[in-house]
Amino acid sequence: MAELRFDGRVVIVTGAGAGLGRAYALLFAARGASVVVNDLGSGKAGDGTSTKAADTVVQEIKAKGGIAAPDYNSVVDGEKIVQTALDNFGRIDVVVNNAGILRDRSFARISNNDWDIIHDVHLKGAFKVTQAAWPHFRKQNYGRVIVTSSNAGILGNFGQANYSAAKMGLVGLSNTLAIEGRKNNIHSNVIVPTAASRLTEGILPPDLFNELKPELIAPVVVWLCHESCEENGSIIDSSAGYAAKVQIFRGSGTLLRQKITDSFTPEDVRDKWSKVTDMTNPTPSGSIEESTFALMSQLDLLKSGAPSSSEAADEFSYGFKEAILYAIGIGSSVSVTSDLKYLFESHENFSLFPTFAIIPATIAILSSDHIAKAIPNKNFDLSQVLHGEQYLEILSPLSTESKLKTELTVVDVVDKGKGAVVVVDAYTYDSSGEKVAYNQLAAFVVGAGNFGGPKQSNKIKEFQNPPARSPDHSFVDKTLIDQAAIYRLSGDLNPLHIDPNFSILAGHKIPILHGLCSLGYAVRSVLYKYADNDPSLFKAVKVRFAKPVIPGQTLKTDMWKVGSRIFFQTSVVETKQAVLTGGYVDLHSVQESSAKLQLNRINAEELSSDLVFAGMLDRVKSDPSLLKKINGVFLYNITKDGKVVSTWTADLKTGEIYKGNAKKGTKVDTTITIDDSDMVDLALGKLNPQLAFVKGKLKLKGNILLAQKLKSLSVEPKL
Ligand SMILES: CCCCCCC[C@@H](O)CC(=O)SCCNC(=O)CCNC(=O)[C@H](O)C(C)(C)COP(=O)(O)OP(=O)(O)OC[C@H]1O[C@@H](n2cnc3c(N)ncnc32)[C@H](O)[C@@H]1OP(=O)(O)O
Repeated sequence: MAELRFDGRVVIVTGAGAGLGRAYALLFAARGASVVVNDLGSGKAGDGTSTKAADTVVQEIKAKGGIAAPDYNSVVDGEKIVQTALDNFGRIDVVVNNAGILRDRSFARISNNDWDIIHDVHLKGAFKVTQAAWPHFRKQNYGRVIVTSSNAGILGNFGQANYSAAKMGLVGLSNTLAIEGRKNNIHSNVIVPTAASRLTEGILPPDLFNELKPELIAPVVVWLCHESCEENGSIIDSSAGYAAKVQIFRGSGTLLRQKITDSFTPEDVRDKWSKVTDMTNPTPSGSIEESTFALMSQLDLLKSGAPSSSEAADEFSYGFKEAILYAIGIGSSVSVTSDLKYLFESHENFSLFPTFAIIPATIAILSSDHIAKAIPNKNFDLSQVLHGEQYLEILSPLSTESKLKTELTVVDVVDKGKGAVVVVDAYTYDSSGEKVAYNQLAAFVVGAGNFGGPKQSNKIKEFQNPPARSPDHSFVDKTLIDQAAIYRLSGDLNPLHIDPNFSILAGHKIPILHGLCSLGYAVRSVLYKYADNDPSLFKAVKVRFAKPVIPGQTLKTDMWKVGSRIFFQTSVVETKQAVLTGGYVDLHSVQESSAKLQLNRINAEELSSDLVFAGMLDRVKSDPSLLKKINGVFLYNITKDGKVVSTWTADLKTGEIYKGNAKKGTKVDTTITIDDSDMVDLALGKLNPQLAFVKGKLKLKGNILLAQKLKSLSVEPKL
């Protein structure tokens, strides 16, 4: 491998008359650098001056064929040292701030002079020499800076308060130089050496002292100063042929208040102190930007309502605006005629898209601390929580406006090593107390595994792989760049989906789409293809979120029909990556009803060929939400001369036929087929409409909101 060379480069090493500085100077010179050997020639306490130390090292370098010039100035006169470099070699490329002295005293005995002289030599010296070189670095778009710190600074050391302070000051200086210099290819790093030198003689035990040869640190410094070294803004601890990066870490901490409007007391701090000081899950503190991002993400959490054990936002009211906003959030569009019913509140069949029923459960979870509490002995924040899997089952159709209440129960916590999966059951009730939806949400909490918990869950609804054949159908749909920005307005305000800083913290280059938004896309595809986009046919959905989706990506949903179950898998067209796997939608399908309501005898002649079932009543018009409550259909046998000879009710959920009303009537052993692929939307089971019959046509009194044409309807009861 090629030798690291410094030919043509000019290096200043301060305090290079002995010890570490000398070792650096010799090695730089041996690699072709022109070296300014700076040394004031003072003792270790900074007393006296002499040209001897610098001259000796220059001679040593020259004797080996190297290039060097002596400099005897104090580092406090940094510009003079840089001038020596310019006078002798015409440029400056590297500054190694190594000069230092000691004035050790216990803190109580440190005089102003002890304090000042230490700060002058270490801190001000590094400032002056580096600042004098800085304009040259910038002009030539190249420079390397080393400052010398000490474990006494980073860790503190008895009797060295002045020295510790200056040494830690140097870390701050280098960190800022690294940031300011970055755009001009100027790198600055800190070396934390433990070496046998004038400074450590008499302090370190003789055995150790003998092993800590400056020559065993010099290669680390020389590498850090090479043009091919990318390291910048780091602290490198090195001694005795060992080197390691030193970094400051931050614990995951905790919020001390719940909402942005809250204040908190010293007692709150006391009660949460163990969380404040918990270092179980630390992250490197990184750059000031990252630290600011961390703070901003905490603020985002506060704004969106931090997890709170006391008040879970389990109540959720919505009206037509929420219904429409959700539909837009999952990609419903007026460009699809049949989508208008989700987007226009005065549409004759205004409907709630069925997966809307996920929203109350999501909001309840996000505003509770169920997930946080479920993870044993782990601190984590929202940036680690990914939606892992979802199951939704509609237990009773939801209307387009309602007030709901959701109850959450953590049913399992699974240890996946890389993360913890928290499984939460959520039951949602309407204002009458009727159970309307069952959701099961599984959160994948990255980095919260390995707590010794079970590896599998028997509570989680299993996802299902599709049949081993080519998909029966595929549907392609593009998400908008702004899809997450829209979807979040339905209630999942997680900053992961909108705040670029937060998403970087969470490990994503840009904000990712809500899993539930992609799920909405997939369910739309299924309803378009297999349910004539009829929301009332939706029964349940299950899916695993296998990979994140980026807003703007195109989603392709492959579908397989097996009875009333539609298996699906969704992938991103641009990357060909599967993002939703193991998915299925269960439908209340016409096909399913046909199977149960088997035709006995077609008797179409008995009916008007253009028989129209039309509805609804004034009552329904004034409260369209009633329409969603319908779960049965009345069936009529009508003779050619216009008599209604019998009336039955078909329960669309069970497929059972009753004479009269489904609830009050007698179960009838008969078979009926609705011989049409269109849906029977006119389902009047609960509404007891007033019917009038006119010449082979059924009409409803009142205003017509909904009409469904049946091409043929045959009924033959076996009473
Ligand atoms: C309660 C609900 C949350 C609250 C409300 C929601 C808040 C929302 O704002 C949050 C969101 O919408 S986030 C966006 C949607 N989700 C995503 O994008 C996650 C995509 N998935 C992934 O990246 C990976 O699957 C990933 C990273 C999750 C796992 O991938 P890997 O680390 O590569 O894991 P892998 O090696 O494949 O598997 C390890 C074990 O974990 C199981 N597993 C994998 N993916 C899972 C997932 N998505 N859900 C549940 N379990 C999952 C694997 O089966 C495996 O277990 P085992 O070893 O037993 O087989």
